[in-house]
Amino acid sequence: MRPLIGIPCCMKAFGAIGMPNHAVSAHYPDVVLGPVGGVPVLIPAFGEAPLAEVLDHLDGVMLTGSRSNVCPTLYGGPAHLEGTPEDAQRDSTNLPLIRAALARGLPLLAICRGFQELNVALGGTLDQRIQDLPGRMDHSTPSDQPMSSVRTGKAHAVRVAPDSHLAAHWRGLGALEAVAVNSLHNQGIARLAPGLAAEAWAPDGTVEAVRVEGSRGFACGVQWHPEYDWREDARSRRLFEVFGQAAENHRRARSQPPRLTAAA
Ligand SMILES: N[C@@H](CCC(=O)NCCCC(=O)O)C(=O)O
Repeated sequence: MRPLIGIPCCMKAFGAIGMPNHAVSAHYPDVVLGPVGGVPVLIPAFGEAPLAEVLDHLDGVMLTGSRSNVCPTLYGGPAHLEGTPEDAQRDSTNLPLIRAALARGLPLLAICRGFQELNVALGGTLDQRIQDLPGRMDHSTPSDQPMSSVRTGKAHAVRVAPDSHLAAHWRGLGALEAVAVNSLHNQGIARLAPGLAAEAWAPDGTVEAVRVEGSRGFACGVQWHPEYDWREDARSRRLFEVFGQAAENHRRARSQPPRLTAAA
């Protein structure tokens, strides 16, 4: 038996008539079947109602990246620029899902948009185009960039806090002062949510990794995409392995028969 890893879907229009589909990029089931060591379970963007029935059967949740952006009304931000992609159904599913998963102590790994959702779900805010802010880098990679090696290749370094959980996960994998990561985002954390601890930063101060303080298990997020390079990057692979071990521990605990207490 392997741990069941929930992967919430985006709502995406496909085909000639733009039929709405619940969808995830193949990178995410692939990495779950790979270094995570679990079985991927796609969660439709069906809103909050059925979440409890689903989460009770899962051993972890992985929140994916996506070109769409968290709706600004969910964090009191200004309206997006015209044409900025949004996904209200994903928002209405993932924000309550994050809170419910954390309340259950489900291991949670949040990637890029998922990292931003984690911050908003816990009460934080986002900047929408950090490249337009003074002193900030351009963290985006044009989605029409034809060369995958450019789109998903290493783009900048992050500094990892030596006392962070991420540093502990990466023990033995080299120095933490300048770890190269890819970068495919326009948005970023503006106000860090209460209960989140920043663990890594880009050279311009952009928060690039967080952990949920006081979580009952593994619960962290990264702004970059380790799912794009885990086959050749030991740190990316290790992050998924640690998440997978936490999910396996959850599966074993879930499969234990309930402890009978002595009759009063
Ligand atoms: N839309 C948000 C989050 C960015 C994100 O998740 N990017 C992944 C894009 C997938 C791809 O193009 O390969 C933002 O722009 O900050």
